[in-house]
Amino acid sequence: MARELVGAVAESMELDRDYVEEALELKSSFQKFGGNFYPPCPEPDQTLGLPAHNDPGLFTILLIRDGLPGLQIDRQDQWFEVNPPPNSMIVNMFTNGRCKSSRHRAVVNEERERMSIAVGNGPGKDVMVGPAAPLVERDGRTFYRSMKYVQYVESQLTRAYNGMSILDEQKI
Ligand SMILES: O=C(O)CCC(=O)C(=O)O
Ligand SMILES: [Fe+2]
Repeated sequence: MARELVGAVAESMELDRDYVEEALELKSSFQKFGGNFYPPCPEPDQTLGLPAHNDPGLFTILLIRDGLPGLQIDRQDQWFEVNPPPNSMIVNMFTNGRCKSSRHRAVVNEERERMSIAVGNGPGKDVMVGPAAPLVERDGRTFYRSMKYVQYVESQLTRAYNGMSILDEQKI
């Protein structure tokens, strides 16, 4: 499914599907499966379930148990609640900034525990991820540095959140 979605986005940018399949090594693509459990919190205003971040993969498929609210998306420095059903998010590196990845976070609530499962669909783990060459040519410049995908995921999982996403740090 993720391959189909990536292919469709590629075509919408007049990129060749075969080029994208090969450049991202989608045949051996790397999936990250994460379970989130947010217990009820007596002071939900004092904390976050998950701090603001951008998901590292090409698409995240997010399943939210019971469709409970909690996911919020940043639009021009304002947080908006996202109502389930599931949402997909795209990183903007490969598209040289055309598709914007959504910065998002999860908040907690006083009454009920909340659970979600995020399946991040990436390219192959050793692929150097950066803007697609034909798009860089079209734009006359690259807007992001390239980075090995596995390092990108690892640095997102292990770093302390400083308000900046790795995506921000890769911007030129
Ligand atoms: O629990 C949620 O709604 C968000 C989870 C999320 O953003 C993530 O796992 O990357
Ligand atoms: Fe996320």
